[in-house]
Amino acid sequence: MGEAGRPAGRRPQGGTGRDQRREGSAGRDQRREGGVGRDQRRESGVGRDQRREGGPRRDSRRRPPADPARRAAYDAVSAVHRDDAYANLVLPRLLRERGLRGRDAAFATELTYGTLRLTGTLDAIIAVAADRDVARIDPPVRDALRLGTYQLLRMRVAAHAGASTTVDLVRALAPGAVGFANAVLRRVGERDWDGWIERLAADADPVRRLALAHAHPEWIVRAFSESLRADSDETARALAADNVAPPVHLAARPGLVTAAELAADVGGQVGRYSPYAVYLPGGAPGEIRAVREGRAHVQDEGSQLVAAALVNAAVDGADERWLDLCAGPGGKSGLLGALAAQRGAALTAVEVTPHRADLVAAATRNLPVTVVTADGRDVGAIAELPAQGFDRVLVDAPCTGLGSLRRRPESRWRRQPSDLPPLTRLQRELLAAGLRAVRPGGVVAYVTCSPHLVETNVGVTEACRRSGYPVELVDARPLLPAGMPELGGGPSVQLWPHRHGTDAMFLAVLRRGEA
Ligand SMILES: C[S@@+](CC[C@H](N)C(=O)[O-])C[C@H]1O[C@@H](n2cnc3c(N)ncnc32)[C@H](O)[C@@H]1O
Repeated sequence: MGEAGRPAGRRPQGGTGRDQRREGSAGRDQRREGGVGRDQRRESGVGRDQRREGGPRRDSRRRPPADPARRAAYDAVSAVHRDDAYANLVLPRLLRERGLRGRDAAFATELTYGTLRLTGTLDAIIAVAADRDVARIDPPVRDALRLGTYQLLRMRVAAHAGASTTVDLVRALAPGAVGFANAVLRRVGERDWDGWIERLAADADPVRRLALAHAHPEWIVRAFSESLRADSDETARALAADNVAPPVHLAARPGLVTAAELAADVGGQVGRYSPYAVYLPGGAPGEIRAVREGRAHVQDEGSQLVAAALVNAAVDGADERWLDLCAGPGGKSGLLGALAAQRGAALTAVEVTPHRADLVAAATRNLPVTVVTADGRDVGAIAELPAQGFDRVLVDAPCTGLGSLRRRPESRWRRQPSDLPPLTRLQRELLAAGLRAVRPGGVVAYVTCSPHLVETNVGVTEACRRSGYPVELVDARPLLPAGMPELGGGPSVQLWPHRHGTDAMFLAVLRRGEA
């Protein structure tokens, strides 16, 4: 890539600085330019930087090609913003199609995911530097500036390279905005990241300050803070953990391969807590033989722990009929199916969306699992889902996914507080259905990948209150591996990335009493 290492936050050099000294403001620069920037052609510094770095001389009036890694990052980020694409689907495809590997692929990945994670704070910085709301910047230029700002403030990219390659990109996308982009980046580079946070958060309340510093929407900061009993230091650690890409976790399917065998096979590390977990050092999990052969699957360690907790709970009497009421795409069904095979039980896996039901079927091939494409709320209304027909039930309810933001770079900005009411209604209906499905004395594990209280303890309390029969909340902590730290005061458990290195999975275990 040609970037020398440098401390984050040095200002861009070359023509960006000259432009700025003369013009004074990014807004003025853009208003003045209108078409292809005269200044840009004459003295943007892009050509100069490139010559200094030993790059080919070129006619500065011709459109320079953006470098392939940065172009891939731009195309991924703009697909996310323009087409609602998912970065973790679109970027690997772009890298593959364009033959980007090794350092280039790693650079494009860091730039794409980092830019998407920090979008809200990058936008706040750009708005000040551009002296206008980012909504008033053309989307392609806005995305290029986000990528440029991320490189200047958060990556060890030489400032002139970060700025000049961004200007190259803008020249290719919107030639009329070159001078504007130059000036905005110069102003961005006047401070480092911490300096910008201080500037932006000068008069902010504590929630806004955390939101800016860790790049989360304020409503999510509030939700984390409420779940962490308003401990602002710990809330900051929880938010910071969302900005660190986690390793891929594999689950070694019990009875088919041990975690130690799998770790040795893939050069990974046995997990800290789940007896099935292996941390993968890198590479494509789909290429691992044990995964291809159905002896292991990709699954966050927290998801493994909560699925296994259901099986660890005591039930009196028969223990043969297990139910996964929200099964797609089949991660927990895969683990429960392998455990069921060891214990002589059988699992019914329910999923309402047909294509996700197909994924469950593929994930549970050769296991004692029957996949039913149905609405889980139809317990008692369809033959496959008899009321009181199951000994153990998992309700892994659809949720906001605020517990796995570290894995989905764009999702924190996509989710809205208005997503909560329909989701919480569905969660309560599905938990009520799970309680109808379990026989007296049997257990239900209610799981969400969210620490938001209305999706966790509030929802559980409400569903139990409305169920119409006695429900005992079981202490979930002893159902997790001995010695796991920081599980709270029970009976439910909230896992956290910053505490446990897992997604923020919530687990409540309920035992149904006699009617
Ligand atoms: C959190 S995901 C489950 C993840 C899954 N247990 C796993 O480990 O792979 C929730 C799933 O519930 C499904 N779902 C949503 N509404 C449903 C309903 N009414 N009945 C059954 N499944 C539903 C969604 O399509 C989604 O696949």
